[in-house]
Amino acid sequence: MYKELYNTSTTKIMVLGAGCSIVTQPTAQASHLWNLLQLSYSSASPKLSERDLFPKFFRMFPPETVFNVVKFAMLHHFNWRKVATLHQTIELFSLPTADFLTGARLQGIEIIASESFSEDPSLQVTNLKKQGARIIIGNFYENRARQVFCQAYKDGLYGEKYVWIITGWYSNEWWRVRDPAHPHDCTSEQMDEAVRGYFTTDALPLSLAQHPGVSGKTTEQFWEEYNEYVGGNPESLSGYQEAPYGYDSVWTIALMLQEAEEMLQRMDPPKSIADFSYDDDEIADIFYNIMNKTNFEGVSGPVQFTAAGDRKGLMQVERQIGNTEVRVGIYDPSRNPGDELTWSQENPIIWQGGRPPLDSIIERETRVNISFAIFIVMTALALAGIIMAVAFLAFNIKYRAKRYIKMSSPKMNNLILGGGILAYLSIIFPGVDSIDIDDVTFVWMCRSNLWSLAIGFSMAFGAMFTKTWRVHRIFTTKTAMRTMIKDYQLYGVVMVLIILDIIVFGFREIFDPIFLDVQTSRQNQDEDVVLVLLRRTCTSHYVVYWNGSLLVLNGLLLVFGAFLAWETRKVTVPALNDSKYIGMSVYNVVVLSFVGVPVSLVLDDVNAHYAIIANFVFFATTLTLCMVFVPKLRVRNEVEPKGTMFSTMGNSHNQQSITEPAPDKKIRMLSDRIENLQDRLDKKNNRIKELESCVIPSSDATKGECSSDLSTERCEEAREQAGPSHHR
Ligand SMILES: NCCCC(=O)O
Repeated sequence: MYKELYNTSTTKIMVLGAGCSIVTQPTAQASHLWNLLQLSYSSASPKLSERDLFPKFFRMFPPETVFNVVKFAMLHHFNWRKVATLHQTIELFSLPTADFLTGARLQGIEIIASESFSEDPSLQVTNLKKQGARIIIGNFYENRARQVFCQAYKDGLYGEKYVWIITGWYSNEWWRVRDPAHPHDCTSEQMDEAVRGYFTTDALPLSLAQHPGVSGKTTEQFWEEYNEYVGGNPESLSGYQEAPYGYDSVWTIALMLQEAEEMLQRMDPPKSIADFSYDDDEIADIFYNIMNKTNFEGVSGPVQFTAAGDRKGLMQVERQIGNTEVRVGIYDPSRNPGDELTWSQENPIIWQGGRPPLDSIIERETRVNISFAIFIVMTALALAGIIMAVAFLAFNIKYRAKRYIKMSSPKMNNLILGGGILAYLSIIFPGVDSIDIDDVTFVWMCRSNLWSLAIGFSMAFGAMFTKTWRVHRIFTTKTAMRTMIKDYQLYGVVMVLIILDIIVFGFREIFDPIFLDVQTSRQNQDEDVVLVLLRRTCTSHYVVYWNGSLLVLNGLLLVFGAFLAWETRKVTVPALNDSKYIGMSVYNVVVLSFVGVPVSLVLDDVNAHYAIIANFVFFATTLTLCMVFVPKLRVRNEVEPKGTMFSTMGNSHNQQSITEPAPDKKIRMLSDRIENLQDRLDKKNNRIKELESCVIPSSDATKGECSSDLSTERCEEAREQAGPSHHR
């Protein structure tokens, strides 16, 4: 087809055009095969700069790529360090975008998103919004630009927080044009809103010089003449911005041909441009060389070409205001580096938000610590608990000789109190975070919390359950062996539990040590600032398994305790029987754990998390200690009963209980009788003790083997005195 065009009618000597790159590229790739120079007045595709593909091509318009320097100058000026790009996938736009991305990387500008489209851009625009883009470099034709801005409107990607920098050669009021081939469903008002304040980068279309150029006209005179020629209002014409380039293109060709003609005329024999034919390399080369050296003052400014045939010249930044674009800056590449962009004094930029928008949402990292007030409250409660535990301890020691206290295993009670104090301390350790301790100390606080709570639990409940176990043994063992469980044995059991804890935690420290884990969550402070909340926690790689095994071990201990409490529920000797209170303690701990553990796992709020766990530990510990020790406080006011007080299990045949002293006479009589019976019982007990001394350490009481410190005769004597009831 091109061939036909060139071969029809007269021989062409040069090609002018086209306007759009998609037409220029294929024609310029062919025209040089006919030795024809081609000059485009407005094609912008960077591809056209490739001399091997387009050897005889020139253009009056710079390639789109050159505007990247203007964009970078803008980004630096407004301190925009994070940008996004959106481009249409044709060479005219993908090449400058690729060049921009390379330049951005070199200049340390972060590309937070780079989207491209060939047809409908909606999805890509939405993606930009999702990526948090604020400064967007757009490269697309105006028919796609309308779809882009319509979607931007729908996504809220417009307004004072956003900056769009697009190409500057669209038609006047392009966003109001309706193009059935590229439809969108936004109203004109919505489009007005969406495009408000966009920036463009472009070649400077009209020279700033006041003096006449090569045409003998000033720029002003040219524009008036053009205005008159098109019948007024040239901005209303599509492509009006290209008019100066078209005018200067014609002048370029004319000047080149004039100079070529003069050169050809001077040849021997003289030649003329009229002699040009498609295989005339000599004349074609003359045209090319003269074209390369073009240098004149056009209405669009100085006209010169680079070695690639591209226009050299000034560039501009324009901003959309109302119905039009207003020049707000001029970029002169010949000026000192960093000083190329001059902002207009006449048209200062008025920002919708009063200042240039930020390039991205600011992420402000904030460490979330436990509130100091909550820490103080919980520490006060924990200290009150510790004081109470110490008071119980003092009481327990002071009245340890009293029968009631003595029979309630005071040493084991002391262990319960020790465990309670450790549990109270465990409340304080995590709260130290509120005074902003360093990470190492934080991990130590986690460790202290875990160790004190676990050991405190084993100590308190271990002691409580083992002493109940002793009561259980006394009332379930029908042999003389029932007195065999000593305090040191109970201590031993508790120590085993504590050592188990130490082994488990020690193994954990060696094989899976706890470390600091910083969890992040985001919270919008305002449209520009997002708070990144940093919450410190302690964890380890297999934390689930460790916590699980700890829960299982302690759960088993609680089940054992509940079993003992149930078994000893009918023992009616108050000093021995803690079963009701132990049962309640187990119940408290289980309920609080069942509520507290899941709640603490799902709660993100650091204060709520701490407060719930700390309160649960406080209440579980306090209720346990109070239930074990408050009933014992009455011992101070009680009349010390004489003799031993035993009661058997509820299903025993000889069940007894202690009657409280009463002031009236009848009661006094009964008390006297009890005292009398008590004396008799004491005597019997003494004999029993002697007999027991005889059977220890035999495992078979019926054999009546004597221990080493009693003679056989004394044993026999004791048996005689005790009567037949002791011969089982
Ligand atoms: N100056 C407008 C360029 C358009 C294009 O190269 O297709």
